[in-house]
This record gives sequence, C-alpha cells and structure tokens, in this order.
Amino acid sequence: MASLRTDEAETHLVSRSVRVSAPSFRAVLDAAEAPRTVWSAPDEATVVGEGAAATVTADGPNRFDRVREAAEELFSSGDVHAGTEAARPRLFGGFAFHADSAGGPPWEEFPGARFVFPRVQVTYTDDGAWLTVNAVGPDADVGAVEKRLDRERERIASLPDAGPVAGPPGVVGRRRTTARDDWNASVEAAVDRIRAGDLVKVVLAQALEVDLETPLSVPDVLERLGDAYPECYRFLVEPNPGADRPQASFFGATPERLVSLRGRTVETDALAGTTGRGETPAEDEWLAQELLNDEKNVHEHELVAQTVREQLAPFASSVNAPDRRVKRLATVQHLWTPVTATLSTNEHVLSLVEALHPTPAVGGLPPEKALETIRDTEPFDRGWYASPVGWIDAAGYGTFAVALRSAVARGDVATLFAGVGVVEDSDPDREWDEVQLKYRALLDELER
Ligand SMILES: C=C(O[C@@H]1C=C(C(=O)O)C=C[C@H]1O)C(=O)O
Repeated sequence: MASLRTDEAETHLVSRSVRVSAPSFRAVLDAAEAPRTVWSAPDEATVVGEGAAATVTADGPNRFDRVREAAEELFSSGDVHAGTEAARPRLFGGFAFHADSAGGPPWEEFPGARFVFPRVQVTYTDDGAWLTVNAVGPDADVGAVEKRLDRERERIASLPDAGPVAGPPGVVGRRRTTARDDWNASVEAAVDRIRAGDLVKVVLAQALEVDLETPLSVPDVLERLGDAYPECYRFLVEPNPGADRPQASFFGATPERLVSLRGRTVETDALAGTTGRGETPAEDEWLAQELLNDEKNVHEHELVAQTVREQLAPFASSVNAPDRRVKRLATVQHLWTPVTATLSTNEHVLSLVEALHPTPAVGGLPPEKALETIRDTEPFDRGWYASPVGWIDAAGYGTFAVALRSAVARGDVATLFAGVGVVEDSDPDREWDEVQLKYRALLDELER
C-alpha cells in the first residue's frame, strides 16, 4: 500500500515561491536539511529539495499506481503561487528496479518507491534562482508559509560561499560482487540460453564496493559530474537516515532518459550499444563509425529501440524515431535513438514509466525471463540501480531518467553499479571490460 505520510490525514497543500539571489547549488545543498534531493537535466532547471513536507512510499507490483494516486491526492487541494513554471512544487524520487526488491545492503532505506515533497525547494533556471516553500496538512497555513518564505530567503541569502570544489576523496579498498570466473560462467550461460532460443537479451550487472579515504562530499561530486557530463541527468536521493547508520546517498550522472511528458508530448531515449573514447578526435570518430556499423551492437540497440516504440504505441497517435546516432560522453560512446511520441489521450507520466520500465537497455527480452535471469544470476541487490528516478508535478507531467552511472555512498563506503547487454554474440571478456569502462564515470570522481 502507498502511504502518504504527513502529520495528519488532511493533505491540503500550500506552496509559495519568490525569486532569490541564491548562492551556488553546492552552498545550498551543503547547508540543506535532510532528506535532500537533487535533480538536474539538460534543458531543465536544476532543483535542490530540502526536508520533507510529505513522503510517499509504496512497495510491490502496484507501486506505480500507488504513487500516482498519492500524488494526485496531494496535488488535488493545492493553493500554489509559483511565479514561474520551473519553481512549481514537485515530488522527487524513484523506484526500486525489481517489484519485489528485498532492500538488502546497501539499500536498507530504499523501499519499492519513495517520493519526497520537499519543504524547501531551490530552483536554478537560465533566468535566475527561485525559492519555493511548501507545506502540507497542519502546517499548510498561508500566513505561516509566507513567514517561512521570508525566513528561508534570509537564510539562503546569508549562506557562506561554498569555496573551491573539493577533489576526489580517494579510494583505499575495493570489493567486487562478482569474480571474473563467475562472470564468465554467467555470461556464457546466458549466451547458451539465447542460442537455444530461451532468451533474446539480458542485461547483467556487477557491483563494486569501495572504501573511501575520506567521507564523500556529495555536493562536490555532483558539481564535478556536472562539469564532466553536461549532457547527462544528475540526481541525488537521500532517504531519512536509518537507525544507527550514516546517511545513505544514491547519486549519479546518467545519459539515459526513461521518459519525459509535457502536455501530450513524450520524449524518450533508446540507448544501448557501447564503445570507448579515442585518444584523438580522429580515433573517436573511427570508434563511433565502428559502433554504428557493428552488427552485435546494432542488434542489441535495435531490440531496445523497437521495444520502446512498441510500448509507446498503445498510448500514442504517432511515434517518431530518427536513425540511430552516437551519444559521446567523457568516458564512453553509445548508440542512441531519441524517440518522440504524441499521446492520443492525457496520461500521467507514471503510466508511461510503468509501461517502459525496465526497457531492454537494463532488463532484457522477453522481459519476464530476463528479470528472472537477472534475479537468479546477480549475487547482489540491484536496489534502485537502473531504475526510474525523477519528478512529478500537479499536472501529471514529469521527467524520469534511468539511474545508471550511479552509486550509493554511506559514510566512507560507496557501492557502484554497472551492467552490459548480453546477446547471442557476447564475449565474456569484452563484456567484463565494458562494465569496468562504465564504472569510470563515478570512479574518476572518487579516485585520486
Ligand atoms: C546497464 C548500463 O548501461 C546500459 C547498457 C548499455 C549497453 O549494454 O551497451 C548502454 C547504455 C545503457 O543503456 C550501465 O551503465 O550500467
């Protein structure tokens, strides 16, 4: 069951916004009260959420519906003055990868779904910064919210400068979930099943636990990830701390959008098929051309592009996908098909999230057999890795990314996740190397 936790059953909502001269996103995040959230996407405002005016959680296979119902209930009684669209109040959060996620380490505080309606939201647009103060239930008094807006504005204006961005914390120990022999055996077993016609594709992942030399500064890492991966979706999800444990932070910079919905316009990405970066522009271009012409990668990619188009079709009056191209990131290059669709009726973004997750870029085909293979093969809990993370607004619009190139940090330990699509022609050694390459996105920000 979904639960909408406020201090009272009454969910009346008040939200007020004001333009502010806010210090940097790092300074605001550094001083933010828990639980903290960050969302930053290409062509969207960057948003820092502080505290929780309401929290929505759900478990099990109906978690998407439960969150949608709770979101609709929350926003149904809103008294909102946002001033600008970007500053409107939103719910931020995400879902576990599997419907029956066990919440094993390091995911103890991450249920099947968890969304936060922040008490304070700071939004950075191209046109300046906005402060939004939200209240739900007994706190939702217009006078009290307006007073809090004044206080928060003063607090934010007087925050100290964040100073220079700290470098990586350093890595002093590593533990892999998957030994090389076990990996080879798993990939070979998957390839055998694919050749026998039992499976078409399965995405197998690994986890890497690292000991940090000093505790992680999440604001600094997010800042550096933003510099290195401007075309990616950056996120931070911090649940309330568990008993006797340091705060867990799930964060990343993912190149993959699961879906965005605005009006009846849907945008999504088919992203699958990977190669490295070259030492020179010419080598980069050579690798990109090789990727575009590589039969195994094109097959792996087209399974995703085709499935995404098919899954959107029942909702859409039209689905458009141009020819596949290459998305070049700081550490890797991917085959990419941007897909757009026009809905035939109004939909909530979570209906599309539910229809699309998990795409064969992170699950496989046929979906149920691939998920079963993932559960039976991977010796760790995926938790929220490769799952939808993003935001929802009162209109039911939103953007969700696929939480790749991600890690959970807790105190001086961080767990990184990365996976690869296994198809008929997969070679275990090459797939191993691809996992290591995908770890680089976050390892480069952790290692000295
Ligand atoms: C599974 C991951 O990435 C996904 C798998 C890819 C592939 O197999 O080529 C490429 C991009 C992502 O869709 C990951 O980064 O962990």
